Amino acid sequence: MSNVYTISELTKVYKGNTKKANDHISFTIQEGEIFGLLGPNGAGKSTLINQIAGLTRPTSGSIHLYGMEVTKSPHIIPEYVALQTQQMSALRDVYPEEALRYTAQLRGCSRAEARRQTKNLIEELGLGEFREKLIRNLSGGQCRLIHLALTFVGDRPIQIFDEPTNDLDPVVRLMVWEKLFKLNRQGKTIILVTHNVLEAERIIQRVGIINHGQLLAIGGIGELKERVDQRIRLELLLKAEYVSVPAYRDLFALLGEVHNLTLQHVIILCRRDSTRSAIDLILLQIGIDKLDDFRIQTPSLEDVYLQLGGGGSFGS
Ligand SMILES: Nc1ncnc2c1ncn2[C@@H]1O[C@H](COP(=O)(O)OP(=O)(O)OP(=O)(O)O)[C@@H](O)[C@H]1O
Repeated sequence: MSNVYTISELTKVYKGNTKKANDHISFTIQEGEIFGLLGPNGAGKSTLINQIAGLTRPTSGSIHLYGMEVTKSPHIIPEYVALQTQQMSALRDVYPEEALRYTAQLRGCSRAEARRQTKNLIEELGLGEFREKLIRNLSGGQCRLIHLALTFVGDRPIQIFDEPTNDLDPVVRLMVWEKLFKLNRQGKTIILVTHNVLEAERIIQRVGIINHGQLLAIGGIGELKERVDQRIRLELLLKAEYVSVPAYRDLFALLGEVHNLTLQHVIILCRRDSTRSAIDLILLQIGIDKLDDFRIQTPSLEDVYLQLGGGGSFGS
């Protein structure tokens, strides 16, 4: 796989600030991958993608897009890259259909092609029901969908998304993850920032974890999972009318490291080789009828994020 972006020692200090919003960040983004950037609020994620999309000028360091230095050739970015930002776009006093058509034409589509792509996106994303409203009068979620459509239109090979699923209901979120996955299968390179780690895990292939402006970890999801606590997480929700966690304190302590969340809710970190016997003991001594929920989880991308991203390790 070839690199689309090569980022070297990228540093950003905003005017009037002493703290570095990005601090000597170096990594590459490969052609055709879905790359996720995770990190807590204020970590420097938006700053990073705004720089790679040419909206913010780095203080130092370099960004190469297909081998070209973007600060020296800024015109190459709109040719290859579309960005969905967290901010409202300038296109607020137009109807969604007009915004899509204008954007497609600005990205070089003919009138007919712009109309075709606009029609398809309106159908695919279910935008038809609010096509009669000016963008400024749409709800937060409707606006987010329009901004996503504005990123998709014009078929750029690199598409960057800053929190693509914020403000969206669960059904629409699922549709958006599927759309990003579909775009990737069509060959697009997808770069995204998200706090929705559990959902994003289904599509992200490689991930970078950033905090305090620094890149703390980067790698394939499987690779990073191997670096975190390998214990199995048994999560139990006991039925309040029958039982509570203290009644089983001794049993839980025998099974592994116990984290009481509430009187009804407990998490036990259990060694892999004793998972089977732990499950048997739970079912035998408590019984399935007294459980509202029982989950068995291997390390997830969320664990990776929490343990490698400075969010504090579960059970450490
Ligand atoms: N335009 C700006 N001027 C000055 N400081 C800024 C500006 N934009 C961001 N910052 C600061 O830079 C740091 C990184 O912000 P950034 O928006 O990149 O974080 P983030 O990881 O995207 O956060 P969030 O998840 O909350 O969106 C923060 O301390 C923020 O206050």
